[in-house]
This record gives sequence, structure tokens and C-alpha cells, in this order.
Amino acid sequence: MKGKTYLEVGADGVAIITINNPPLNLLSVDVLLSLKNNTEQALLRDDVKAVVITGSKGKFSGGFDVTAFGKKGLSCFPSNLYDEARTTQLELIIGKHGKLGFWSIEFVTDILEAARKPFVAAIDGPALGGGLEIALACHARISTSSAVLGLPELRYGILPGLGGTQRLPRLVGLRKALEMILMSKLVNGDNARGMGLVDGISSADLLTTIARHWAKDILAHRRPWTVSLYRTDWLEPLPEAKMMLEHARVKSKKQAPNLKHPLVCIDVIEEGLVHGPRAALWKESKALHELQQSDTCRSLVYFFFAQQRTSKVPGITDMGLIPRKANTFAVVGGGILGSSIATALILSNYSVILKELDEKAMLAGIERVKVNLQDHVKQRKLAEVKLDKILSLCKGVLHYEDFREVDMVIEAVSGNISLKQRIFAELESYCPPHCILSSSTSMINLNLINERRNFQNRIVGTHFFGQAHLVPVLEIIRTEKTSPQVIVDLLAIGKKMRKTPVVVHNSSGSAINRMFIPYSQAAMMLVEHGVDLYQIDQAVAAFGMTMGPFRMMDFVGFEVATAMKVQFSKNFGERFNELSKLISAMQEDIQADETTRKGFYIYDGESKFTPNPDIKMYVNKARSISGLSIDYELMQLSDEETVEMILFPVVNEACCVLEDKIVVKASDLDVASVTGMGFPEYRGGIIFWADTLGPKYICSKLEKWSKTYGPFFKPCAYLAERASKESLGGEGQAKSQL
Ligand SMILES: C[C@H](O)CC(=O)SCCNC(=O)CCNC(=O)[C@H](O)C(C)(C)COP(=O)(O)OP(=O)(O)OC[C@H]1O[C@@H](n2cnc3c(N)ncnc32)[C@H](O)[C@@H]1OP(=O)(O)O
Repeated sequence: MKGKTYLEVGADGVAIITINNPPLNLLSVDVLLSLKNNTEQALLRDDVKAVVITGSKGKFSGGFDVTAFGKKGLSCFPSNLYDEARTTQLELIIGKHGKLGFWSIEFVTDILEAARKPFVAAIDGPALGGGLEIALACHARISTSSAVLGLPELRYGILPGLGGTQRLPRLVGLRKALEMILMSKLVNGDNARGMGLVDGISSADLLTTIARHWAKDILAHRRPWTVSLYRTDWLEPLPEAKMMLEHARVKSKKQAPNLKHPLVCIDVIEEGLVHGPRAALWKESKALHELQQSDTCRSLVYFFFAQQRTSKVPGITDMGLIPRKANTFAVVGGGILGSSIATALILSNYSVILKELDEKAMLAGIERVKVNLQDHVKQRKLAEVKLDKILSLCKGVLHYEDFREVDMVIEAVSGNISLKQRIFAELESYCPPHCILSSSTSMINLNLINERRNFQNRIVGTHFFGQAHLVPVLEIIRTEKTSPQVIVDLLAIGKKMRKTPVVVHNSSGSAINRMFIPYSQAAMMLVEHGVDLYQIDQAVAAFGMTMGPFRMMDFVGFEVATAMKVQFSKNFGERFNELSKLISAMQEDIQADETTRKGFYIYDGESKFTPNPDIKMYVNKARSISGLSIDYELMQLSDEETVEMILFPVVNEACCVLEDKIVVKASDLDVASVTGMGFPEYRGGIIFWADTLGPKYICSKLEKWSKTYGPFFKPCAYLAERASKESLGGEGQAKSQL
């Protein structure tokens, strides 16, 4: 039996039902059945006058066990995360007796919410998804300030399925409910109280006592007995509500045109407003049943676990090490990268000293940090009132003497290996013995920085791909000598910075760079052969990448892209011998960076961008340098074929990364591709997606292209081997997946 609930009846006539399925009290079939049995018992027993539902060990419930959702996956790559044991999904979604609406209507609505005894939810820790939906059906909710409440179902390609689409809008109003549901936004107890989602706040130790009194007060008519499903006082008038829903639809289609489930969810919410909540509950149950079988759900559930597991590194995180406290950081270099790292750190409440060579550069670095924070305010990621306080966490310095007390240094200067070696020599002599010494470079082999240092166990790479305060990933690059404690510390720091950590072995080029280079090179090669640059970006964005390859190159900056290119041709042989000349052709006139706001696109500073009108001239110039000619066959490529031609080389490079054992598990590359390169999460990540197409199909395409367009497309041994052994779908399947 996987979890259950306990029923305990007090002398005061209040029964406490405790959900117990550690560690998060997830809602398994067993938990739900036990909750239903105990609820029915409490209703039958004469000695029970009111009921409190709570969760054991300070955790209300993390919601449904999401391994129940999505279909069983197949993988030809090692370490993909689907397990075989997910047979209970139908029982969980539909119900014991195979009826739609069994849990949501027959139990939650018609037994729990319709009970003739008051039910109060006592919430501490997470009350998420189905967990919160059970609480919403209770007649009042008491929570701690730090409890975390939300309906994050859309994250998994489904929708709230225990009545959340109906009860939340009726408790907090449609506007706030849409924000919480469509953006999977979580709120803490205090905020939940402010918006009417919970009725009272209590300390953790008094939680059940207060909830108990509250339940008795409801019984004695001293507090309202609220049936959320039929409340209307918080709902906006119907015409206004319909406008909001239409606006949400338009926004959702714009942001995620390939995703169906947000639109289904909006329809279900609307059904409740137009035809009443009960009709909508049926629609919700049906929608959940259908959506949970979709490929989107399968990919998103896979991705959830892949992301969770990047911080589990065999041989390191299983050693029982405790992360050490880190309070003060030093960043060496106040350029674009250094200032963005400093911004990311102070936004996570760390104190930072930003070191530069002279006063002018130091002030410019601090100014960049300020501008980054102001951008956050403009994008409503930071409250304006907090800006000055956060900025005050960052101090400029000119001497290493100020590094005597820091816990970690991040070197972020552009420069050659000897400059970095000099910096690390200084760090070693000025920083305290516990201090972690890191380099944010991903292009210089850390062993070269390391080689003359005494404390090689403290040296590590911290690669924030692009701008650290914007990108949600932190690549932790370890050498043979890096101590496990340093990795454990960095995993904790990454978590506090809300970055998904991906731990990789030191090599030339991090895992994300290894995937980025073929992404950009394939696109530029197509352009040199005559394919329209902006058409490529459009096709790739329509596939779901956050940015097409050209927007991405502008974002990363030409200087970084060129440095990567040089590094790749040096280290990865024939694959990268003949790289595109497009950036070099443009670089004589343009530096895509913060000042010019120019690259393949022209940026107006307000996140609007338009094609660069001079691009044809640069393409012609690149073509004449490289000697490539127009290829009319390539110019006829469909969007689908364009996407394949750009992303299959990325799959190939990801396979090389696996072959080189740079990452410990294939799923880490899925996470790196999504969080670092903007690969669509709902396709599960680059390897997961490749798996759905089948390595045989990908390999055969690459082989064909390599005959015409050279070794850049040649499948690596790892991919070729899997293609010959495994067959996960031929061309027909591949086509339908794109
Ligand atoms: C029909 C309904 O409307 C549908 C639903 O209810 S959908 C489910 C909604 N619930 C969620 O999305 C919760 C997702 N979980 C989380 O956000 C976080 O785990 C949390 C905030 C609850 C707790 O965080 P934290 O204390 O750091 O614990 P965390 O390490 O994440 O999780 C502990 C373990 O539970 C697993 N887990 C967490 N939530 C899970 C879930 N909903 N299903 C299955 N496993 C889950 C984690 O993978 C982890 O497993 P591991 O020990 O093997 O690595």
C-alpha cells in the first residue's frame, strides 16, 4: 500500500484526518481511497461533529503522484527516466469503478464538499495540485505563513482535475486564478490569505488547534460555512470574465502556439462561468483523462523528473556531505558577463564584491548591475521599492586585498589562458582556505588554469550560458581534482539562485556550448547556401525553440560565438573544420553587444527587434569568402526539413557528448538543452525528442547530408551504433512527430 490517511477523533468531537505518504504526502490511489473511507467514516460517526484535514510532518500534500500521468516511454538512450511501474494511472484519473468524475464529482464534490459536518483544511508546507484542490473543497482553510499553495498542473500538460478550475476562480476571482493556473504560479500562506484563498494564518505548532477551533466555530455559526463551488461574490461579471478569457487565449496562442492544454483549461473555466460549475466539473474530468494521455504530458512529466535529477550526481551527492554556508561572493570582472553574474547573486540575496582594474571600469560594472536590476523592474520581476536595497549588496573594489573573507570567487574576465592563470595565482594567495575558486569560462580547459595551483580541489567551472541573471541554468564543470564538497556547495548555491544545475566533466567547451555550435553552424551554412535567414528563425521558433539560431547568436554575442567556433575547430577535428564565415563577415562592421544592439536583428531596447537591412550584403560577402554556392534544393526545404537540418546536427553533437562521458546521464542533456538553449520543454529535451523520432531515422538523414555537405553532418560512432541496434520508428513516425 502506497500511503494512507489516519483518522483520529478528539474528545471535543473534531476528527483529524491526516494524509500520510512521506515525504510529500502525494495523492496515490491508496491515499485517495483511504481519504474517502475516512471521510465517510467521519460523516457516519455520531461522535464526530466536524473534521480537520491535514498532512503529516508539516506537509499538507504535494498533489497527485505525477508518475501516474503520461504514457510509458521507450528509450534507446541510457538513463532516460521512464520506469515500467505506472499501471495505476487509469484508476487514479478515472476512479476505482472506471467512471469519469469518480474522484472529482462523486468524492470531492458530493461527499466532501457536500458534507453536513464542517471540514477545515490545516495547511503547512506544500498544498499543490490535487492537494490544494482537496483543501479548496473544504469549508475553510487555515495555513501557516510559509505554506506553498498552487495549481501547477499545466506544467505537466494537464489541467487541475479535482475541481481546481472551478473553485479557485470562485475563491480569488478569475484574474488571479488565471494567473495562478495558466502560469503555474505558487503563492505563500500570507499571500494566499491576502487574496482570500485561505481564511486564517497560524503558526505551525498551533495549526491543528486553530483549525479545530475554526471547525467548531463554523458548526456554531460563528464563522461562515463556505461551499467554494457555488460562491459567486468574487467572480467578475460575465462580459468582463469572457474578455479576460479571450485575452488569456490570445496570449497563450502567442506564447505557446504548439500547446493545446492551456486552451482546453481556459475552455473548461469558461464552461463553469457560462453553464455552471457542475457541468464544468464533468468537462474538466474528461479533459484531464484525455490530456494525460498526450505526448505533451508524457514529455513534460519526463522533463520534471529529469530536472529534479540533475542535482543527483553519483559518487558525489550520495556521500552524505552537507553544503557549507556561503554568504559573500567576489566576481572578478565587471563586464557584461561579470555584472550579470553579480546581478544574479544579489537577486538571490548574496553579498557581492565586484572587482575591476580601475575606478572607471568598476563604476561601469556597478552601473551595468543597476541597469540589469532596472530591466527586472520593467519586466515586473522585481518590485521597484526593493531595487536600492538589492543593489546595495554589490560593492565595487579594486584590490584582491578585499578578498580575505569571501566564500567563493567567480572569475569572469575575457582573456587568454595566461591572464586567467595570473588571476588564479592572486586568488590563491588572497582568498581564505575554504574559498571556492571558480571560472565562468566554458571555453578554456580548466586543467590549464589549474596546472600550477596548489589548491586544485577548490577549482571549478561555473558556466552561466549567456546572461547569468536571465538564463535558468548553471553548468558546474568539475575537473578530476575538484572536491565533492565543492560540487555539493555549488548545487546548494545554484538552488538558492533558482538555477537548474547541470554537473559536467571538464572538457573543451561545456555541454551547452557543444550543442549551441552545431545549432548556429547548421543555420549559417543553410544561409550561405541561399536559404532565407529570417525564414529559418521562424521555422525553428515555430517548432518551439525560444529563439531561432540567429536570435540566439545575437543574444550570446558575436565575440563569444566566435571564440567558441575557434575552440571547436581546434578541438573537434573534421566536424568543425569548415565553419561558416557569416559572423566573421559581419564582425568587421558589427559587434552584437549591449551598446550596438545590432546583429542579425536590430533591437530597439524594448525587446522589439527587426531584421537587419544589411544582411544580404553580409551573406554575399560570407559566400564569396567560403566559396559556397546557392543550392536550389536547400532553398526549397519545407519548415519541417529546415528544423531537421538544424537540430539533427545538435542531436549528433549531444551523442558525442555522451560518447565523451561529459555528462553522467542522457537526461542531463535534455535539461541543458531546455534551460540553456531554449529547446521546447514540452518535447522533453533534445535526447528525449531524438528518441521519439528514432536514432535510425536521424542517422540516415545525417549520413545522406554528410555525402553532399561534408563531415559537419557525419553521424558520430555513438549515434551510428544506436541506429544499427535500435529501431524506434521509421520515417513515417518521424514526420508525424515534427
Ligand atoms: C489531478 C491533479 O489536479 C493533478 C496534480 O495534482 S499534478 C501534481 C501537482 N504537484 C506538483 O506539481 C508538485 C511537484 N513537486 C514540487 O514542486 C516539489 O517536489 C515540492 C515543492 C512539493 C517539494 O520540494 P522538495 O521538498 O525540495 O522535495 P523534492 O526533492 O522536490 O521531492 C521529493 C521527492 O518527491 C518526488 N516528487 C515531488 N513531487 C512529486 C509528484 N507530484 N509526483 C511524483 N513525485 C514527486 C521528487 O521527484 C523527489 O523524488 P526523489 O526523492 O526520488 O528525488
